[in-house]
Amino acid sequence: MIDKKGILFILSGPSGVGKGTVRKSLFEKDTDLKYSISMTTRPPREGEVDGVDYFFKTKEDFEQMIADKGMIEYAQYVGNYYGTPKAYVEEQLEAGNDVFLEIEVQGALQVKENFPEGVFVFLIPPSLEDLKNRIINRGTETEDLVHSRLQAAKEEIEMMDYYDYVVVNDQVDRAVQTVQSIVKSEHCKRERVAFEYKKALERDEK
Ligand SMILES: Nc1nc2c(ncn2[C@@H]2O[C@H](COP(=O)(O)OP(=O)(O)O)[C@@H](O)[C@H]2O)c(=O)[nH]1
Ligand SMILES: Nc1ncnc2c1ncn2[C@@H]1O[C@H](COP(=O)(O)OP(=O)(O)O)[C@@H](O)[C@H]1O
Repeated sequence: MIDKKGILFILSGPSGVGKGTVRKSLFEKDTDLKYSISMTTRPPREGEVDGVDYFFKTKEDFEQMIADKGMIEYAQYVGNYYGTPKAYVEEQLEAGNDVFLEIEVQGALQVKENFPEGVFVFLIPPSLEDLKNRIINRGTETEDLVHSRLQAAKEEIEMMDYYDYVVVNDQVDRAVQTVQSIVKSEHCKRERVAFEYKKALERDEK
């Protein structure tokens, strides 16, 4: 059978590397990808909207979703839960649409277990110094949290080997273009497989 399902793309990398920035810029350009909105127990930051940036939930509601097996993956990150609701992703993939996740590293490893055919992209900063500056400049964390996010980042960067692609986020536009090229190239790969499959079928019929 030729697989008509959509492709699952996972963008991951350390906090502060620019995942959110790259994802937002990508979605301003590419309307074919479906973004899976994550669920979290962290409070909304100023300007964030429930159901747009995240589904903001209480700890009890989040734990209920886990118990109901409603999440593809979830992780505790700097004291809060973050996770990907299952239903939307499965519906979209089944309908042939590509789905895009922007998640941290522990969650990405869980997705790899359940969706090994997913395309895993790891975003890295040009340097750890750049990463530190980005987290500080964003101004959303206290000094303690900057430290714990940087500690987590050092461990996360070691997970790079598990990914299909590594993209350096030196300039946002360049990183977005690279991600777009990856999406195109993955489509070409699958079309090529489908073409070979069709040729093999025709040979068998002769
Ligand atoms: N595992 C997992 N991580 C997520 C999910 N959604 C967001 N994250 C990650 O959780 C981390 C913290 O997110 P957030 O508090 O919004 O801060 P920021 O992304 O660093 O601005 C980031 O690395 C996000 O990419 C999710 O659904 N699952
Ligand atoms: N290529 C880049 N060059 C310089 N600053 C960047 C770049 N990409 C993102 N930033 C900045 O770095 C900070 C962290 O980006 P963000 O998207 O919140 O990271 P993440 O979602 O990975 O935690 C933000 O202030 C953002 O404007």
